[in-house]
Amino acid sequence: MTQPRIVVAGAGAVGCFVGGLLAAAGREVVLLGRGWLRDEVAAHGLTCTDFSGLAVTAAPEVSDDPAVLARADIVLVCVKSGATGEMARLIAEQAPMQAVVVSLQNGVRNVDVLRRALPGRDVRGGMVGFNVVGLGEGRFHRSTSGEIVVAFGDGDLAETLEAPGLVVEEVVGIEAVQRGKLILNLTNAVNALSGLSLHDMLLVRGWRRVMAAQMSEGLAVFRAAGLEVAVPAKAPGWAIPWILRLPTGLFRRIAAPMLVVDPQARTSMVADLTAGRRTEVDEFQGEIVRLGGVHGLETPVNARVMIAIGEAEGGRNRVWTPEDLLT
Ligand SMILES: NC(=O)C1=CN([C@@H]2O[C@H](COP(=O)(O)OP(=O)(O)OC[C@H]3O[C@@H](n4cnc5c(N)ncnc54)[C@H](OP(=O)(O)O)[C@@H]3O)[C@@H](O)[C@H]2O)C=CC1
Ligand SMILES: CC(C)(CO)C(=O)C(=O)O
Repeated sequence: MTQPRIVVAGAGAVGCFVGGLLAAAGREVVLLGRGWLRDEVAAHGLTCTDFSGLAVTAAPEVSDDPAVLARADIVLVCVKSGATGEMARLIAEQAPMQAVVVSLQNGVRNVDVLRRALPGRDVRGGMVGFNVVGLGEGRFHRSTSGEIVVAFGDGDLAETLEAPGLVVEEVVGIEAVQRGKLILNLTNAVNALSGLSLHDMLLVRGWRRVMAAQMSEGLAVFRAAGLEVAVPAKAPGWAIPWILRLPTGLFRRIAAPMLVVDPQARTSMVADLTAGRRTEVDEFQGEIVRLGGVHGLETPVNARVMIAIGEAEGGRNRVWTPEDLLT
């Protein structure tokens, strides 16, 4: 594919960062987002920064008109999971049949939702391994390290999506990687309930025990279901709960790379709760609880975290302690 046109379908934190780096590298990129994004970028331009000092500016086209999908060779789906159905409908109506549709979302069901609405099209899963926060005034900041992984297929998708600052790998078996990411995403809700930054939460053993308990339940459920899990982390998936349960002094020494995050970094679920939006807790904890039910496994910590986030979505500002969630 020579100079393909890339449309980011749902440009928020991830979409603007990825689209911004691609545009800065000279790719033809259109950001399909809401009116606020168009106004922000018109007023301030688009700036992508990261924890390592990367700083690029870009000037991609920004639109809130789904008709821009008609120009896509590649569609990067970057909406939250609850909006996938609606975005799939817009892609079906507007995008050319031959456009490759790539989900860069968390959760393990978005690709199925897209494929059901887009029969006969090349729809691929993906996984974004880093955290991005929107800082306002057209600024999007990557606050952790990590790569993008996309499903292997025809063409040279990974190469097309690579740019300075953006490492993209193509793999066979993206489903296992997405399940592994879901295990990590169980942290999103804990981070929101803790009220702390990711860095500070990781230094509290009680919150790490909640993270570990959820992950152990999740890994057990996938094992019982006979589903492979490839956790995108430096340590093997089975070892992460064990590392998280260590006393803080030892954890600091053994898990030093986990603590290399911006001091203010928070997971994407925090942004949803702050903005009063529906979160992806049903796609993360809900997935584990449902699959546990099918295979006769108890998942009490994931279930309690779901209740806690449900209350927060409903506007109840109860303060949860790790002990509330573990017992
Ligand atoms: N942020 C992060 O660090 C990471 C996020 N992810 C995953 O990536 C996905 C996207 O997350 P994130 O970027 O944080 O989400 P955001 O909410 O920041 O961005 C999605 C944007 O898409 C907009 N949108 C939704 N529907 C439409 C539509 N029909 N037309 C135009 N715009 C639309 C949303 O607007 P509105 O809110 O008004 O609907 C929102 O601005 C999620 O699955 C998330 O879990 C993965 C790795 C890291
Ligand atoms: C923080 C991270 C990278 C993992 O939980 C994430 O995926 C998110 O914020 O949604």
